[in-house]
Amino acid sequence: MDEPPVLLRQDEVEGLLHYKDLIPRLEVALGKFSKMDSAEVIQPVRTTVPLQKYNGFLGLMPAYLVHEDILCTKLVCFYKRESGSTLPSTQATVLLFDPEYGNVKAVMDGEVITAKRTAAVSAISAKLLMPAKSEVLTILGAGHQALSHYNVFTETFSFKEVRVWSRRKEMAERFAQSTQGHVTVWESVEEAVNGADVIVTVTGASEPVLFGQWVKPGAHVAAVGACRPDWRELDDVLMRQAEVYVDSREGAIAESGDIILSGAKVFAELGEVLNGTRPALREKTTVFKSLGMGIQDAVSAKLVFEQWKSKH
Ligand SMILES: NC(=O)C1=CN([C@@H]2O[C@H](COP(=O)(O)OP(=O)(O)OC[C@H]3O[C@@H](n4cnc5c(N)ncnc54)[C@H](O)[C@@H]3O)[C@@H](O)[C@H]2O)C=CC1
Ligand SMILES: O=C(O)C1=NCCCC1
Repeated sequence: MDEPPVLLRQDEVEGLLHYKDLIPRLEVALGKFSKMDSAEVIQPVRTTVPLQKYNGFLGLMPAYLVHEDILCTKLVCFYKRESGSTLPSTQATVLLFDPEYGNVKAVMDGEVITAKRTAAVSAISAKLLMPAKSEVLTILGAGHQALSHYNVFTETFSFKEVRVWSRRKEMAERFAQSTQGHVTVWESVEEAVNGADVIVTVTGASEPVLFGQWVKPGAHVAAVGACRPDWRELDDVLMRQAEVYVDSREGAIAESGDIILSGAKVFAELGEVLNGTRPALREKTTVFKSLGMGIQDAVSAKLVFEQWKSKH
């Protein structure tokens, strides 16, 4: 209790957080969250503080997992950046507490946690919802989330082809050069998603970039960007023709422009599918609308801290 907090930098968190350990813990946490038992999981919807002057927000994301005794909060600033900006669009710090005394046990970089846990949850959605024979993966966007999604999707599944599109072609080319495996670069979204089985949208867009008429029936879309009530990545056609899954219903109806503005109905939370209380409609076109949750950061932070302790 009297010990000062451990400070873990980005490179340290990177070395301590691995998908093979993270994914099973996220599955357990998502399942518990969807049981709606507030004696088990306490996670208010993210509080956001607008930073209008800088075109951004500060998000506060506390969570307490009672049984595991994990108390954590992430503080994350996110921005809508102009095309060509070299400034980061997300900066995050995670605080892990001792829940009994209230002291902070660890202060850790939150960018790697955000990148990896978001991609890992999208991979869980794909595992549950993508067509049984999925050969083509398309990633729309070429930033941090694009890379973490590429890494976990290629580590977890065996796609025959991976494609990338970015609004600036040179960024897509740079992305394709940075990946371990072969990635093809596409000039238009329409061409990039043609015939794709799985589509990941990881852009900073606030208007739709992916249109339902281009999406193969039965495809799975993991929609990760557009996390404000008036921001979109997907058009109305796609939102209405797909079965829509979310991480949190409460979060989705408060924060997702794709859901609020299209009037689409939420079919299930991922946790409900994991619990077996709602079906995985794999044969239908599915959208997983991801917004990110404090419990995802909490289980990641606990894992990082455990790994760090086992080495010190
Ligand atoms: N669902 C979740 O849990 C999380 C969602 N996010 C969101 O994921 C998205 C991607 O985040 P990062 O990869 O960290 O950002 P980044 O800044 O590293 O990459 C953003 C990508 O989107 C592209 N982009 C930006 N504006 C665009 C527009 N108007 N149209 C098309 N493309 C555009 C950029 O060129 C870049 O390729 C953001 O919207 C972010 O807010 C981020 C963290 C967690
Ligand atoms: O869950 C998160 O972390 C974030 N979600 C949406 C935008 C930035 C961070």
